[in-house]
Amino acid sequence: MDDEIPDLVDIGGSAHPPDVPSDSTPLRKVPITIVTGYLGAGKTTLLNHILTANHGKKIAVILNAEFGNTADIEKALTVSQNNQSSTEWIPLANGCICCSVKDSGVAALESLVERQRDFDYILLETTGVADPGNIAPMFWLDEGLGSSIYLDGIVTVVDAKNILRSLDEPIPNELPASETDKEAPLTPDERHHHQSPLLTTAHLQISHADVIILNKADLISEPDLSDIGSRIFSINSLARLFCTTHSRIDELSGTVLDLNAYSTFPNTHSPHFSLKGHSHLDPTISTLTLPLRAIDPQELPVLQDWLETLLWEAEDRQEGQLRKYEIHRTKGLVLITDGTIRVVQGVRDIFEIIQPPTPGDGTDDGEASKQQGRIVLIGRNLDLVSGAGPIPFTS
Ligand SMILES: Nc1nc2c(ncn2[C@@H]2O[C@H](COP(=O)(O)OP(=O)(O)OP(=O)(O)O)[C@@H](O)[C@H]2O)c(=O)[nH]1
Ligand SMILES: [Zn+2]
Repeated sequence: MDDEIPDLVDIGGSAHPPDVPSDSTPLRKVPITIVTGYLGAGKTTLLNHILTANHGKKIAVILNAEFGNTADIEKALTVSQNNQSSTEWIPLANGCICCSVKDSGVAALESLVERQRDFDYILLETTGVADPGNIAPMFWLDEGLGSSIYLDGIVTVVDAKNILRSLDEPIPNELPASETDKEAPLTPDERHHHQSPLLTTAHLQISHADVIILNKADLISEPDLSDIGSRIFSINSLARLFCTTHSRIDELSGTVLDLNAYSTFPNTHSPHFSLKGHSHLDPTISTLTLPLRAIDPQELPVLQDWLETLLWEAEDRQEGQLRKYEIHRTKGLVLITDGTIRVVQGVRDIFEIIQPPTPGDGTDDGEASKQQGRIVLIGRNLDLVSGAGPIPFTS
């Protein structure tokens, strides 16, 4: 819809939610994990697994109903603790939290938290055809306004049996809204765009994920599973990847819960999957890693400027005729010469450079000193990124 084109918003200066519990903080922000994935991939199975696992948390679960626009729909909210759950109905302004007018979904969740503060985690299952690219900015934009919730991470459940077909042979109504909602005839450039490898919903769900659960491992052979893992890894090398049967993950904290995916840099070492030659590369979306040398604190504005050019130019070109590259997700670990670090977090054109909250060093495993500074980009046609100007601070 025309009126939903997001404005460019620079929230670079805003503070990130503290995830360190503090007695002096009157209202602790409640983390929310978004669980997405194609129809039937195993999202509800994952939520049920989490609800019955022993994590000591009191979790509120919202199962999103069908993709649709029914106004004033109510959602079943299940609150579960120690294997005891109760269900109540909460009103949500719009049928689908992902496609609802920006912020109203977040507002509904905030009012939920304010009315009922006796849970400490929210899990939200999105419909099978949602574009998670809309979700994170929704939470981000709200953050500066003193939100009572924060986005902990996006978990994408992938159906191992069907994922390759979803990536390779999209049927028209599987396309994300941005591809199908166009009413005007295609321009020559758009026609050209449509001849390039198709961007499917599966691509979007994988490219925006912080954690990918490759589920239904029981239905395919080991070698096939390994191939699929490598293909997914080629799309998003930043996400943690787990193979599961019935979405079963033994240790939940740090794997699907408590990720702090928007305030830390992940340890991306993936022992199980690697890019074994070019055969596993995805033609549509890939991950590009730019190594960074340690930079002086005074050089940070240069990095900020470069990221603006990189992310906003790409967006400009998309609005104009020339569609060159597209960046869906940006994460960066910036080592500063004074020994501190910064973390870069971006979704599409919105990004921020943050100094991670103490304690901790900004990485999810507390090992920044052992890591190389780098900017990691996930998107399309990333070989064209250098066209946005010289990349500063490359090591
Ligand atoms: N064989 C097999 N079946 C599974 C596995 N995980 C889930 N299923 C089954 O797959 C079906 C769909 O699982 P759900 O958890 O409902 O999937 P979902 O992603 O929530 O589905 P929607 O809400 O319809 O999008 C159910 O019948 C599950 O029992 C698995 O690892 N292996
Ligand atoms: Zn479900």
